[in-house]
Amino acid sequence: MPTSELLRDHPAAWDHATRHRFLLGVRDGTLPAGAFDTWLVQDHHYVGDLLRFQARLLARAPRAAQAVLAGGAVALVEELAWFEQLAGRRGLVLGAPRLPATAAYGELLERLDAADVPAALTGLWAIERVYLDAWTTAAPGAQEYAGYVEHWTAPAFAGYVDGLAAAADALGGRHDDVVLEVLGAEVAFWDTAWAAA
Ligand SMILES: Cc1ncc(CO)c(N)n1
Repeated sequence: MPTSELLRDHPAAWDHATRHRFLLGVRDGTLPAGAFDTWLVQDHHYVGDLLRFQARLLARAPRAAQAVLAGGAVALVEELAWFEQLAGRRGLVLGAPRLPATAAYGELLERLDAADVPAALTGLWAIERVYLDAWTTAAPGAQEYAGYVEHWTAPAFAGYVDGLAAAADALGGRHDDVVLEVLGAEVAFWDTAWAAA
């Protein structure tokens, strides 16, 4: 199973991306003021970029991968609406410019858009698996963050990540370079939100 080997063979890189101090700060409540809001605004940009990549991947995916990709695309549209509601409540300015790590991650998604389907699908699996594991590290989260952590660790999301793994495994190939690039982009994304606070 390529995806389980990709997890097994790069433990330090996965750890680095899923045990970031941003997440430990969410867990114990010591996250610097402003870091969370900065992160939310940047992630709203990111989810828009991810949806564009995913919609194109759906268009070129084999028949067996269509359902999981289509379901995920709908979830991303809902996630954008959720961010927009949050923005109203928290006074976020969603139109703020992309920070460099957000722009760089967007460029990685463009490269994956140009890659073949097995590599792109493995990349998408890594994107979602690292995100699930990261928020699981932060769980249950300090009181002010617990609702968010619950949203990003929901059983339905874990099921989606398993579905992406099965779809990627069915296509074969390991694509270690893609996974390591995704993990590096995740670390840079957390770093940026932390540093901007
Ligand atoms: C930075 C980042 N990585 C992954 C996901 C998963 O959707 C996300 N929303 N944001």
